[in-house]
Amino acid sequence: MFDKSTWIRLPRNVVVGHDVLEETTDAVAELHLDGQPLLVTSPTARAVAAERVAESFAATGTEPVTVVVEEASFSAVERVVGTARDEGAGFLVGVGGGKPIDIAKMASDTLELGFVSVPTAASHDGIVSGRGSVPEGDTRHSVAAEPPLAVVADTGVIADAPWELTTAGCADIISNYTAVRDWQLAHRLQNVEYSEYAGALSRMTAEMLVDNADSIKKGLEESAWVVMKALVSSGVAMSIADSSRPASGAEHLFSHQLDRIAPGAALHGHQVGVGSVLTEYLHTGDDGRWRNIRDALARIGAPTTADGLGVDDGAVIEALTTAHEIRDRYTILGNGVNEAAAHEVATVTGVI
Ligand SMILES: NC(=O)C1=CN([C@@H]2O[C@H](COP(=O)(O)OP(=O)(O)OC[C@H]3O[C@@H](n4cnc5c(N)ncnc54)[C@H](OP(=O)(O)O)[C@@H]3O)[C@@H](O)[C@H]2O)C=CC1
Ligand SMILES: O=C(CO)COP(=O)(O)O
Ligand SMILES: [Zn+2]
Repeated sequence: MFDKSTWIRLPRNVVVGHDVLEETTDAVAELHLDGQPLLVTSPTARAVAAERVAESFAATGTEPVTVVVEEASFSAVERVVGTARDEGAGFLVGVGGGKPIDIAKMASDTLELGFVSVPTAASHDGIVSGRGSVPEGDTRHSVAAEPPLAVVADTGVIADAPWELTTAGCADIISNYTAVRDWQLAHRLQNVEYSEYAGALSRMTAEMLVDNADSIKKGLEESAWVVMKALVSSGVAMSIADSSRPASGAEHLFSHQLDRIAPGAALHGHQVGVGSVLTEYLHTGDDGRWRNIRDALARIGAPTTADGLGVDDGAVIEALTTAHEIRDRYTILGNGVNEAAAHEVATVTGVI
């Protein structure tokens, strides 16, 4: 008997364009969501977008409550859950970068309430995904979370954000190349379930972004549009897989370790991009393919070196030699890269 079943949860409304922030209320009304919205945002995102979203809801007669979070942590999720219960919220709206969106989608999952994603930066591909990413002690969890019912991405707001946030989003997409390699390796060596559709979509998203690199330019609002669509597509790949595997391999483990070793030094996307240069070398050796990753990052203006990330060489070596410990996810790092090998890969690729 055929006994497999699968749930693929995707957003119903994806609204991308100039000045669409005020259409959040329409996107929500169209979903027949009831009750008071709870806005989950972060300090800058509140000023540049969440206040406008709150005013739009107020104009329709539903005064939202706003919670400001400053970090991705389980305690921040609990705080949001508590406020939502106290206020009797009907649904949650995450407004900001990857951190407030992750917290809002995880809180929505606990509360069993609808979630709407309002990205203010094209900095990460968690905008659509049904996963949350949270550090806890020495580990980094990829947690099941509520995928958004709707996404509202205002390209005007996103284009006004610092340019490095957009280059970080591009690098998060470019890292899909190595994430998919790791996933395929885990499939071959560890019988990890692999989805051809999710793997192909993830890699194709990276290819399209690299092919369109020339239209991704500072000061061009169209860039926000191009990158946002790629981020949505990458998130869809994660939803199809019901895992972050299509977009997170060893390069992400490296980045998560850097977050612990050098907190706040660089953006998530920039760290995974440099991680991808290193892990492409580990996968393919010195046949030049790692240069394709490095050159794609460089064309977009994303960092390719430790210096560019603002971390010292020792941090890169420490992150690379300990990255395999952070999560039970089989990758090219296997049981670990020793210090001499880490030096070799980081030097040959020019990362240090
Ligand atoms: N769940 C998933 O599938 C995924 C999750 N992630 C997670 O997302 C996080 C990384 O996302 P990232 O967006 O870099 O992190 P943040 O949410 O921390 O945002 C990065 C910075 O951008 C600022 N910012 C956001 N929007 C604007 C704007 N319009 N103008 C000016 N500044 C702005 C934020 O300021 P402020 O905080 O003051 O508002 C913050 O300083 C990580 O925690 C990562 O693990 C990444 C990819 C996938
Ligand atoms: O950042 C991600 C995909 O880009 C997902 O993060 P995780 O590594 O926590 O699964
Ligand atoms: Zn990522």
